[in-house]
Amino acid sequence: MQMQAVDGEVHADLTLDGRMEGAPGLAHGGAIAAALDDLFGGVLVLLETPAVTARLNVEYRLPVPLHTPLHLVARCTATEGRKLHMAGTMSAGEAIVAEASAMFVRVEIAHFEASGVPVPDAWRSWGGAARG
Ligand SMILES: CCCCCCCCCCCCCC(=O)SCCNC(=O)CCNC(=O)[C@H](O)C(C)(C)COP(=O)(O)OP(=O)(O)OC[C@H]1O[C@@H](n2cnc3c(N)ncnc32)[C@H](O)[C@@H]1OP(=O)(O)O
Repeated sequence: MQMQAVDGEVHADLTLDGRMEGAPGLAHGGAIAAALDDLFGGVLVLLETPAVTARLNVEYRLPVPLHTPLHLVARCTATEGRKLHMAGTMSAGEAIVAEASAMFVRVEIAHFEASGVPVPDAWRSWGGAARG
């Protein structure tokens, strides 16, 4: 998913296809949640801090049709020590089809390195859990 930073928010355009189908012709709720969670990951890039999703809440307001352009927006609404509070929306035209809030927790780079797969070099210059 291509993301753009706009005034402290992260924006993305997305069209879901048959691979993300739940009920016939409609997007699976898990795909909607994954897209919003991924967008919150983009907010971490703006904040230049590694963190992981600790809690994700999605309000599904309207069925989300496949093959229809969707617009997503996310931002960090508050920080509280290691906790980052996020909020985001997914819209189809003028209608908000889903809203999400999440709590991320800042972690050290070692959290990701534990998988054994190298992390991008850029991440190393960023703050970790110790950052206020
Ligand atoms: C390109 C650049 C990207 C840069 C970004 C890099 C990231 C990219 C990746 C993008 C990823 C994209 C997204 C993904 O896919 S992230 C993948 C999905 N998420 C995970 O795998 C996370 C798994 N969980 C953990 O690793 C640990 O549980 C974490 C690290 C979250 C906390 O374990 P840790 O031992 O470190 O800390 P702590 O337990 O002392 O908790 C600390 C504080 O947080 C509070 N708390 C914790 N959990 C919850 C909860 N569920 N509800 C409410 N509160 C919770 C807790 O009470 C405490 O608060 P307080 O007592 O201090 O007040």
